[in-house]
Amino acid sequence: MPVPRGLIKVCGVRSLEDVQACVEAGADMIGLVMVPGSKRQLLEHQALVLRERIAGDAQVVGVFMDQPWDEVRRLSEVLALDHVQLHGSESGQQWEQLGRCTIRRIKPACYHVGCQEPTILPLVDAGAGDGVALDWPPGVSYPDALIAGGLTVNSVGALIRQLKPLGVDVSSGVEAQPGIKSARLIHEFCASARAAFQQI
Ligand SMILES: O=C(O)c1ccccc1NCC(=O)[C@H](O)[C@H](O)COP(=O)(O)O
Repeated sequence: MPVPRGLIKVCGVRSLEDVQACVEAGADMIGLVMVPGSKRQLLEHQALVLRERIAGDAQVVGVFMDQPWDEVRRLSEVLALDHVQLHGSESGQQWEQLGRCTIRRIKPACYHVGCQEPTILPLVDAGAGDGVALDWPPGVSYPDALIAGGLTVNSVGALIRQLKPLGVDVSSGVEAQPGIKSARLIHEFCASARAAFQQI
């Protein structure tokens, strides 16, 4: 089924207050980072609490990077994930058998419209939640992809108008300090993004 333009994903929530801010701000997708070593890593029991709070209020995305397939499959079932985000170099047919919608991180230089199967949502992102803003190539638009990488309240509107993406994904740009979300920034980011999507 085609995904409507204007998706807003907030990634790396770590508390019930973060979830509440995302839901109240109207985020469509909320990302739970399950990557060992990340400053935003959730343990299984922590992710379960947040997942239960999100319930039907937004889509739940589990973020993984180069982790064993069995572990990703088990967590996607336990957490009843709506989407599995594969942020590393996962390759091979077994990844198609997770039985979940997949978001796949694509490096900007590798993106072109239709670069993924229609069932996979591309996420064009140079980094991994490190907030580094990308110098987006001129003349390219991203109608079937989420864009990410250092988006902020101040940059998201202009980037949506320039790049015309399917959606946007933010983590560092809505944090008061590394790994700590700000409800105010979440609200401001979602409002800016929504306003810009209405203009394209
Ligand atoms: O957030 C992390 O720590 C992380 C670790 C490993 C893989 C992915 C990770 N995050 C992914 C995201 O937060 C988003 O999908 C996206 O990259 C936005 O990041 P940012 O540039 O910080 O806005």
